[in-house]
Amino acid sequence: MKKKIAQHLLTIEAVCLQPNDPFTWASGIKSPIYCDNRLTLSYPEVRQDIAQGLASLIRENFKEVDVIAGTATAGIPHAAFVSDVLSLPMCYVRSKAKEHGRGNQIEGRVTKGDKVVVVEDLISTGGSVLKVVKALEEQGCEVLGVVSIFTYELSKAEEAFKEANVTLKSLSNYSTLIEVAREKGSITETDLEKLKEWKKDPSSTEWLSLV
Ligand SMILES: O=P(O)(O)OC[C@H]1O[C@H](OP(=O)(O)OP(=O)(O)O)[C@H](O)[C@@H]1O
Ligand SMILES: O=C(O)c1cc(=O)[nH]c(=O)[nH]1
Repeated sequence: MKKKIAQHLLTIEAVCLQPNDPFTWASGIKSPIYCDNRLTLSYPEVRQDIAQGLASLIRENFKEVDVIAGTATAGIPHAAFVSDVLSLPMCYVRSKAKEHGRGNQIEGRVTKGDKVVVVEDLISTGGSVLKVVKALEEQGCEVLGVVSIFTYELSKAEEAFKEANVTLKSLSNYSTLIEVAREKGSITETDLEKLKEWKKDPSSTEWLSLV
């Protein structure tokens, strides 16, 4: 499954490499790579494989789940597809409370004691999804874990999940993506070196000086 999802992401060109014009991530990290999982919505076969894969991860790891929660915004559609596969209630969680209307951060119904699994599209530092976990816990929910389409496997995220005592299960990851890109010949040796160097310390800009 890890390879299949990586293949999909490469085939639909969700993965962009720009070593000479780095992307700025939500966390502020400068990166040579960006994975735009939002594009998966435009490909029914891809989004169905993702929904089935995430549903399997939930069935295998979080059997007692009552509610699926999507993270705003990119996690929401995948949470909807998964909750449909599993015939479960769904809610979504904003990054902060709305400033008008009912002032909600969590939209949809959750009840104290509900066992929730959070669906996120992608994990970089994990900061966004761990805020969502906290918001759900503050409402009295028990968060069983997080599932995502992709993770960069950054040590910062691994430490943050450990610190928060939250389990993460992902359909694919950075090491698999790089391996598949290499096999497909869709990555040059120079870019590969930059991607490896960047991964050693993503908060540094050392990799930018590689030619
Ligand atoms: O693990 P992190 O360091 O928090 O980064 C990952 C988050 O960044 C992206 O969202 P973005 O903030 O771009 O917003 P969007 O979901 O509304 O597109 C992505 O969808 C994750 O939610
Ligand atoms: O960290 C991010 O903001 C981020 C990285 C990435 O590859 N894709 C994405 O949608 N967000």
